[in-house]
Amino acid sequence: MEKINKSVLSTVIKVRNTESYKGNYGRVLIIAGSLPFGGAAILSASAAIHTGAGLVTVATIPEKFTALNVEIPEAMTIDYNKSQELIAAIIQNNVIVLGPGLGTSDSTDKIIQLIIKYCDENTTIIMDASALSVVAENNIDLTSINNLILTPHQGEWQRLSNLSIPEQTKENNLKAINKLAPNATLIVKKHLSEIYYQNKVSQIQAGNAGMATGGMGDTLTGVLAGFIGQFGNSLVTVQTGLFLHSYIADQIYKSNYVVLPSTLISKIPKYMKKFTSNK
Ligand SMILES: NC(=O)C1=CN([C@@H]2O[C@H](COP(=O)(O)OP(=O)(O)OC[C@H]3O[C@@H](n4cnc5c(N)ncnc54)[C@H](O)[C@@H]3O)[C@@H](O)[C@H]2O)[C@@H](O)CC1
Ligand SMILES: Nc1ncnc2c1ncn2[C@@H]1O[C@H](COP(=O)(O)OP(=O)(O)O)[C@@H](O)[C@H]1O
Ligand SMILES: [Mg+2]
Repeated sequence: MEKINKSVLSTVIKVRNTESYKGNYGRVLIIAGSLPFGGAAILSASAAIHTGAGLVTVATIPEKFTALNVEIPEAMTIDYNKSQELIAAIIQNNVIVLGPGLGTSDSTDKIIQLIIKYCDENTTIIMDASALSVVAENNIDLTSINNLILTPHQGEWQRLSNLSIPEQTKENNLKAINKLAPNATLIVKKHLSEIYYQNKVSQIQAGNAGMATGGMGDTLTGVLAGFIGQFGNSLVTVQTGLFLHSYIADQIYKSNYVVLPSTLISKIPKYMKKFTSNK
């Protein structure tokens, strides 16, 4: 199993071209949030923006627009229950995060069906949280999505794979993802999270128990979206985003008892600058 450490950071994070503009750094759509879970949408979007995504749109419920606009004025907002607006956004964006705080109602199933029908083959879909629970519950076929990243924690992976946590070995996880979505990238989130892609397994060598706080996975979706929007969807890009998230958490944990997602997010630009490669 490949071990991912600090050296991965400067292989992916590149200095910005002087002549570039926001359109060069990814158009990210975050479909997230519901009445009880508005914070998940804010954390995901804020993480994407702090990671450097060029343009971020949040599809959520109108009740959360004001909170979003106040917390993150950089993000645009649309209503995910307005199908025509959502379809237009699915077509226009090149990275889509689907699931943080969405809840498991029928509207989540409907949104997943729209993604399957309208997303472009070059668009990357990052599926997390409630979207994964609905895929498991309704047995939704994901094989038609060309660029798919699944980010379950062990409980969500149990629902998707039918593997209990002790059964989630490297071999069993590989078999399960090959059956569920053979072209997808799977991140099983836990202490020392693992990445499964094309029969290869890698593991990050960072992360701590201070991260065991609500919203930390929602934050990861935004980091991954920001990385893919800027550096493209590849295994090393995913490894770098996943590693950076835990690496920053480790720096905060040295002098803090708990690592708040919003604290981690505020430090992303500084650490990306520190690990920027000039090549
Ligand atoms: N501020 C917010 O708006 C927040 C919204 N959240 C949203 O709340 C919804 C429910 O997500 P949850 O993950 O809380 O609940 P879930 O019910 O989906 O998953 C938790 C279950 O998984 C089990 N489990 C096993 N291994 C685990 C592991 N390594 N990590 C976590 N759970 C593990 C737990 O025992 C529990 O039974 C999601 O849509 C999520 O995005 C949460 O992210 C918390 C913060
Ligand atoms: N003990 C731990 N050690 C290392 N990383 C952890 C630990 N606990 C949680 N994490 C990390 O925090 C994140 C939690 O994700 P998740 O459970 O989806 O959170 P949420 O849904 O509340 O946003 C994952 O990236 C996971 O790897
Ligand atoms: Mg989660």
